Amino acid sequence: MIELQHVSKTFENAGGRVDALRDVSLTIADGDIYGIIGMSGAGKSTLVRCINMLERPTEGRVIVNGQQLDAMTPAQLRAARREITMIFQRFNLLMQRTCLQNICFPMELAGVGRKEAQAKARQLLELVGLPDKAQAYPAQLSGGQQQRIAIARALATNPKVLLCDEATSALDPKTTRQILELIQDINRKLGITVVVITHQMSVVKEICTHVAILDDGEVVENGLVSAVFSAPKSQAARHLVFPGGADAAVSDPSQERRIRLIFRSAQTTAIPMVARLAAEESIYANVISASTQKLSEEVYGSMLLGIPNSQFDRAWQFFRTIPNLQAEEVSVDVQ
Ligand SMILES: Nc1ncnc2c1ncn2[C@@H]1O[C@H](COP(=O)(O)OP(=O)(O)OP(=O)(O)O)[C@@H](O)[C@H]1O
Repeated sequence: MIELQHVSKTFENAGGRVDALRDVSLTIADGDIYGIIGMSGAGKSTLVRCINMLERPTEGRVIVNGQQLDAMTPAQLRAARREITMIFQRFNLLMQRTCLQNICFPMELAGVGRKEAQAKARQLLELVGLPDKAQAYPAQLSGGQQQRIAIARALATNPKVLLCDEATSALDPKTTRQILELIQDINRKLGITVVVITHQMSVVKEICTHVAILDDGEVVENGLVSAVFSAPKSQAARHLVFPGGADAAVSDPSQERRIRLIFRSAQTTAIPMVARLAAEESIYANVISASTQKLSEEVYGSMLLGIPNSQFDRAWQFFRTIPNLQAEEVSVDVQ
């Protein structure tokens, strides 16, 4: 388990003071794939670097598998870091070394004998699907293949936690999907806890079970991906889920109240809700935004409606009669 307790990080330099993380508390369960998503500058990299103490928090505690990292000696920390490895956007391979040597490198540092290290490295090359690239140099590989080698290297010390810092941001969509599949496969086969840092919602939707949304150094929302993305509450989450925003022109906030509907089954998504509201109740709702998405193998729909003030109570009663539908009133500035 990874626990961040009231973690803050402030950078102070000639340019001034930046509060990159503010009182962040998170718990990541063993074996989970946990996404941390946010806009550029939100503090994602700083947060992930605090998990392995590449960055020391200014305040707060970081506890990984029961060990409090921020209280460790340098030698203890080096040992702990073998269990918390990381992959990066730019792969960070040693260009003068072959792929096999790259994968052997962390084992060399840990004092593993050469033969044993090479045997393990070959197993890992198999696992990442590149058994024939042992003697190739990184420059001879595609970006996706280089990331596979970086993943193999990250697994060389039998880690319990894999941190992925924008690991697919430099890859095209197809390669991204293949690398995400590999990460998911590793999570399932080896039971490794994975923390995925990304600015792309598609990455979180594809593989994560839980997500935290980071905005200006703060966790503004966290929980199951399906719960957070189907009913985003914070401004930051709504920006991610509805990047285009709502069209203000379709709706006059002074004349109506807003209802967010969340559908959680294929049968409910198939009901022509707005048409029935008009036909059966003569209530003409504004559809401000609507989307369906597949999250964790289930179909979820979400619709934001503007309902004329005088008809709101009747519309509310109508929605309450429909099974598998969650309705909530939201404030008029919600998009
Ligand atoms: N070493 C540093 N010195 C000073 N400020 C820093 C340092 N590292 C990060 N920051 C600042 O902390 C804030 C958070 O940066 P961070 O890189 O963690 O964000 P991010 O969400 O990962 O952004 P991006 O997606 O653009 O990489 C930014 O304002 C950044 O300028």
